[in-house]
Amino acid sequence: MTGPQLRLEGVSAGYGRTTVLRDIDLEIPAASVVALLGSNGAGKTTLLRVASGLMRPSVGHVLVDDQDVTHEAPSERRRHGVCLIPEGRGIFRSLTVRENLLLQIPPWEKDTSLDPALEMFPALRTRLGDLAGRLSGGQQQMVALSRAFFGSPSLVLLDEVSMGLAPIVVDTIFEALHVLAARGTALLIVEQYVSRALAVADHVYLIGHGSIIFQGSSASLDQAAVMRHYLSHDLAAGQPAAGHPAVDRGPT
Ligand SMILES: Nc1ncnc2c1ncn2[C@@H]1O[C@H](COP(=O)(O)OP(=O)(O)OP(=O)(O)O)[C@@H](O)[C@H]1O
Repeated sequence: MTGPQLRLEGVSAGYGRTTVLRDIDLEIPAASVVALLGSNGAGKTTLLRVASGLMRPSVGHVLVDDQDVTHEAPSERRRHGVCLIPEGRGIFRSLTVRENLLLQIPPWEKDTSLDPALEMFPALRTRLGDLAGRLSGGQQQMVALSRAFFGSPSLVLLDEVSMGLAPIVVDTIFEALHVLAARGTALLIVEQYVSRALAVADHVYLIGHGSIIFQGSSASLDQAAVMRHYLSHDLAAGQPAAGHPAVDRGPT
C-alpha cells in the first residue's frame, strides 16, 4: 500500500520569535483531496509554506512520499512532485501568458508543449501573446493554476485560488481541481468557499490559532457545524460547540 503523499509530524513554525503553527500532525493520503479550513490568521498559508518548502519548521518534520524533505528547498520539493499555487496568483504580470506558462514547465520536463494547460483552460489560447497583467482576474488565476498541469505533480497545494473571482470563474477553477483529483493528484485545498471545498474533499482539517482542532471525513462533516466553529470562540478554545456531533474530534 502506498504511504501518504504528505505528512507533517509535530510541526511548529513561525515568523521571528512568533510561533504560528503549534505541533501540527497532518496527513494527505496519496490521490486524496484534503481541505484545510480555518478563520483568518489561523495559520493556513503558513502551513502551506512549510509544506512547500518556503518556510522551515522550527520543530518537526515534513515528509513527501515517505521521504524526509524538511530541509529541502521548494525547487527540490517540486522534483518530489510538490506544486504550490500561492495566494495572490504568483504570476509575472509584465511577461506574456506564453512566457508565464513556459516558466511553469519544470526544467527536467522534455515536453515543452503548452497543451496540458491550454486543454484545461482554452480561454488562454487567444491570450498567449498578451501581458499577463492585462488579463481578467479569472484568466490570471487560470495562468497560475496551469502550473499544476505541467510536470505531473503528485501533490498540489492550493491557497485561496478562488479568492475575489466571479462565481462563473470559480466554477471553472473548481472544474480544474476536479480534473486533477480524478487523475489521482493529491490536493491540499485552502479555500474560503467551504461548501465547494467540502464537495471535492475526502477529508477535512480545521485549524484554529495554529493548532489542528478537528479533523474528519468531509462526508461526515456537518457544514453548519463547521460554520459555527468558524464564528465561534469555541474554535479558538479547542472546545466543541454544543450540538454538532457530526464533527469528528481530531486525534490530538
Ligand atoms: N510574513 C509574516 N511575518 C510575520 N507574521 C506573519 C507573516 N505572515 C503571516 N503572519 C502572521 O501569522 C499568522 C498566520 O497567518 P497565515 O497567513 O498563515 O493565516 P491564514 O490562516 O492563511 O489567514 P488568511 O485566511 O487571512 O490568509 C497571522 O497572525 C499573521 O499575521
